[in-house]
Amino acid sequence: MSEHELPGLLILDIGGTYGVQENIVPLLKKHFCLITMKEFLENKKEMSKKIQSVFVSECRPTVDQELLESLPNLKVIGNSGVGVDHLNLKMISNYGVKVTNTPHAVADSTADIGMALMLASARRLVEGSQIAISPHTKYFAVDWLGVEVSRATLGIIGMGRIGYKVAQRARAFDMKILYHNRKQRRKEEEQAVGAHYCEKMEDLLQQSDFVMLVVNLTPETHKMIGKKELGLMKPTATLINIGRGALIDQEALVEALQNNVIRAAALDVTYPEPLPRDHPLLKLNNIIITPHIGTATVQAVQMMAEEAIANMLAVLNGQPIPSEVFPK
Ligand SMILES: O=CC(=O)O
Repeated sequence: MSEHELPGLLILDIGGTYGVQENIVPLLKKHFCLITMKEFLENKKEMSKKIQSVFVSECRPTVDQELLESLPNLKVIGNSGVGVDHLNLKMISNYGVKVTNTPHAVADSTADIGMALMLASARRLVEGSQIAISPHTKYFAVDWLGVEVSRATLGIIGMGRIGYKVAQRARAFDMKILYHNRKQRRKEEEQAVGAHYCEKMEDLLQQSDFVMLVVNLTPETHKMIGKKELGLMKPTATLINIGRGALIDQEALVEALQNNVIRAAALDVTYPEPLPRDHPLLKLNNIIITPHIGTATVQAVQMMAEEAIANMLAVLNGQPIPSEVFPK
């Protein structure tokens, strides 16, 4: 099949800040005729007929009503990543368009970032690095001691695929593992990693040395960690967020960190992203913030593309869809 006979796939761009990474372009081109947003806008009439799929990476392109209206042959939106809080699932399904995501491809790299943030915060790696490379500060660690991850208690909020991978890793550190799921207790996973289920999130918050958020953002989980929840945590505890920024009430977090209600926070996600340069979270020294890099590895990007392609082709070929996301 020539490139032009392949189904049209709308992408934002190739390369650049939000474009598709160059290394997955050959993979996408094997199955799709790639159409960038610029090409689409320049020749809407012809392109809109060709486009059957949209590949969403880094939340882009934005799939709004205007775009949906202008793509009459659109069948599927293949999200590269697991979180779909940037997509209006109800509106999209009203157009008869399916949405898919990539829960398998993201799991290891996101769990790794959770562990990396926990270790970096516990052992104050960022401060340590700054001290080591600065010309004349105290070099030795006596007055900025960290805390140990080994044998500490980790509370995982959201034991899904990623949460479970975190638990597997935490076992190697002899951590005591607690978890809380809002909907479903996971007995099999619980036994496999020796985790203890906390029916009430409050119990997990009170007992954990490290609390890790691995939850999807939905109206129910929006700001699930606020002043009250932070107040339940130990003053020596650390909050880690690898889910979505808006799971936490950031104003409450600033206050808690300023007043040492908790020891520290380590966030891979914030709202907005990036934070404005004068945001109070950026002025604290008991925080580590990374720029949403949970899936930013060569391997994860490749695997996400493969998983998204398999999903989109399944929709286009009328086959069972490996990872479809449904509106609630
Ligand atoms: O944030 C990353 C993802 O949703 O996969």
